[in-house]
Amino acid sequence: MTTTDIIRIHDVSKRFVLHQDKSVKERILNVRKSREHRNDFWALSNIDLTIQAGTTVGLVGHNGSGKSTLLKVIGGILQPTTGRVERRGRLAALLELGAGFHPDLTGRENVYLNAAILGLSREETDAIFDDVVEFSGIESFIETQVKFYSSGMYVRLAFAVAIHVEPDLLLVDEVLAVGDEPFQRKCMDKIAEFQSQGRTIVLVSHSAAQVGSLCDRVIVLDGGKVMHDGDPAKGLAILRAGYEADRVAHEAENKEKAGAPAVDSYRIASAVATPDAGQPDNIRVRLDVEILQPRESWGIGLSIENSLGTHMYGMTTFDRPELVLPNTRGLHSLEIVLPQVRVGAGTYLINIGLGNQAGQTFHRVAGAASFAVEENDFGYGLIRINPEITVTS
Ligand SMILES: Nc1ncnc2c1ncn2[C@@H]1O[C@H](COP(=O)(O)OP(=O)(O)OP(=O)(O)O)[C@@H](O)[C@H]1O
Repeated sequence: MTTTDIIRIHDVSKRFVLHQDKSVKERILNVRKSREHRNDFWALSNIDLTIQAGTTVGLVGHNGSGKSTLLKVIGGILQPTTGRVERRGRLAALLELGAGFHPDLTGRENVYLNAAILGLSREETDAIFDDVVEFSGIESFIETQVKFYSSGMYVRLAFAVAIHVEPDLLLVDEVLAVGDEPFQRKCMDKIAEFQSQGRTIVLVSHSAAQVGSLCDRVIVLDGGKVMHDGDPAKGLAILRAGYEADRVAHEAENKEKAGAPAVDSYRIASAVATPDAGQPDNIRVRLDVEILQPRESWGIGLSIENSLGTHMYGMTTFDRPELVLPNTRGLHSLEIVLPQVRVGAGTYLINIGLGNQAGQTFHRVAGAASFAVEENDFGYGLIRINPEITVTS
């Protein structure tokens, strides 16, 4: 391990043994053969990773891809079946809700217990106690047994402890999604402060926006294997493509089950987005829609997202009741001009869907078109602003 590495994962695999439910008779008959009724399941396969100190790494992937298992293996809560993990520095982990809290102890007692587990002396805990309680915002419940806490209260207290013990490495598993919005914001500010202090964070999150804004490295897991490791925008794009493929497969399966005709009634034949030559802030989306089987009514939905998956804008033609769309068999061309799209430099994807007002989708193409904004006017960020600065006195 070099001095800048804080975690090294060497060829780690994790197997879970799934015991199938057996009847009493089966159990008696198979008492000696019980191993035959096991189903081995590899939640992680041959993972090799090195994480440098000072980085924020996002673990993403579909449900069951192994994110939480990997985080627990990193935290030493689970032992790998094969391979090994090296780790240094003080670790604080926010894993399952309430993990590390003793239900019969009060909030105060749990703060002391947790801090002790994380290596703090009683005096050191005395010194941070008031700040922990203040950050958690649950002063009035601090003498209450935590078994009476709501999930939000658990998270507040656990996060408050984790960040006040000054860990070198913070592991966070989705728990931040539990708190209310002001608390989440407070946590995000604290995470940003951690980053600026050069601490290391590994987080599991289903929020592309959160991962996109926090992480400088994204690891995509699929079936317990690393599918992508590196650039966050690329990682999130791979993840999105996977979700889209799943959605399409699921939709096809549902249609088959419902006995729907194989042919879609409305289809996006092509879509192109181009900035206007003289007015590059105006994005012109040209759309060809093929109507195979006219239905009562139909509409177009359009959304814009940035390369990190942040939803920037969305609309549907149903909000323009005066608009009359063609509804005869054949190919129809439409143009949607999006004026004054003053977004920051980057590449943007346009998702287009066709459907009816009841929410039924006929055809949807994620990333049907894209456009790029080369440069910011002045400053940086998600939107483009050219400020006027004057000295007034
Ligand atoms: N203790 C366990 N015993 C048996 N199987 C387990 C255990 N823990 C996890 N698994 C299985 O391992 C796989 C990976 O689980 P894990 O919780 O790591 O996935 P995840 O990517 O975090 O999923 P999610 O997004 O749903 O939280 C899943 O199929 C899960 O059912």
